[in-house]
Amino acid sequence: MNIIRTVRSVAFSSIPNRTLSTTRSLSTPSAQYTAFEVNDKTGIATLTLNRPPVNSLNLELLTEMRNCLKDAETNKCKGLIITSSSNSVFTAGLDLLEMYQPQDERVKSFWTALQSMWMELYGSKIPTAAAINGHAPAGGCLIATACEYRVMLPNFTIGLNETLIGIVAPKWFVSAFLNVVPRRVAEQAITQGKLFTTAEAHNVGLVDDVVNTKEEAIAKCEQFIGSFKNVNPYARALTKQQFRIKELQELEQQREKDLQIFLGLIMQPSVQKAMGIYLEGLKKKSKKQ
Ligand SMILES: CCCCC/C=C\C/C=C\CC/C=C/CC(=O)SCCNC(=O)CCNC(=O)[C@H](O)C(C)(C)COP(=O)(O)OP(=O)(O)OC[C@H]1O[C@@H](n2cnc3c(N)ncnc32)[C@H](O)[C@@H]1OP(=O)(O)O
Repeated sequence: MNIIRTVRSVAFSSIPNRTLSTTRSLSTPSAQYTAFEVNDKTGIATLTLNRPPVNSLNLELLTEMRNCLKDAETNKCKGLIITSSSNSVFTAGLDLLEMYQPQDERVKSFWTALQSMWMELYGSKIPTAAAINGHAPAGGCLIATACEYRVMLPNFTIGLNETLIGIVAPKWFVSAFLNVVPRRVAEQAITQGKLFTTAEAHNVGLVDDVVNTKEEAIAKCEQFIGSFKNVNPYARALTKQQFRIKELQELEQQREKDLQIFLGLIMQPSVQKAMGIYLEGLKKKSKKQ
């Protein structure tokens, strides 16, 4: 099989430069917030989120992610691993600044980009895995649960904490969470806005494995993807689709409605006020550190 090796935006210091035998850049514009690499030997793609300080998901990052996911599939990669260039944050979830006092056109594009990225990841034909090497609240948890396998480093947190910020986790955030966690645990956790520690997440099945280093996490993801080596990729993809088609179709058919609900909710003065207070708290905490 001819694996096309693509590298996008690897020019940042936190990711060591790997020596690669063959490289080919795609004609798409170079990425700002992601690195996308395909291992020549294994054919596995790694998408590294790199938007310091906390990889908050803004319009540009979401768009880049979607492009990488598409590339991985188009180039028939054996699988895809998502990880972070940060040592402490996988992703802090959606960029609150995209939703706080937003501009009309941009916030629409932002939510549409989130929907598209999620549908691409959740519905990906190739095996997907998350190497969660830091905190993964809200949108971070959404990305992790869209993957088929999750491995996490100790002493971080993961969960859907939206209610604690005064916002509501959309239905498709919840349905992916419900794929991996029993219904009762999910209902309690999401209504409380609970962030699970790594150990708790492992205990309830929100993450599959816990390891101590990022290298071990990547190795675990590779092992998971490797477990399909004797499986026909086409049969695998169609079987995966049977498990996921309902949520994908639901969102596809309701995209515009979902967008309007999102806009209607975030534009409520009480929600804007709560978000402002939450952001202020984050900034104060960050200054104290
Ligand atoms: C009845 C009313 C119904 C209302 C319904 C409304 C809407 C429903 C529709 C839509 C739902 C929308 C869904 C949203 C899902 C989300 O993802 S929301 C985002 C949730 N994320 C969080 O709560 C995480 C917040 N961040 C943290 O907890 C911490 O930052 C961290 C991830 C644990 C990392 O900690 P660390 O100490 O390393 O970093 P700092 O906290 O010091 O942060 C550094 C810097 O980054 C800024 N920042 C952090 N997170 C975000 C973020 N998500 N967006 C934007 N900016 C963020 C922080 O403010 C600091 O900034 P600085 O002071 O300028 O350096």
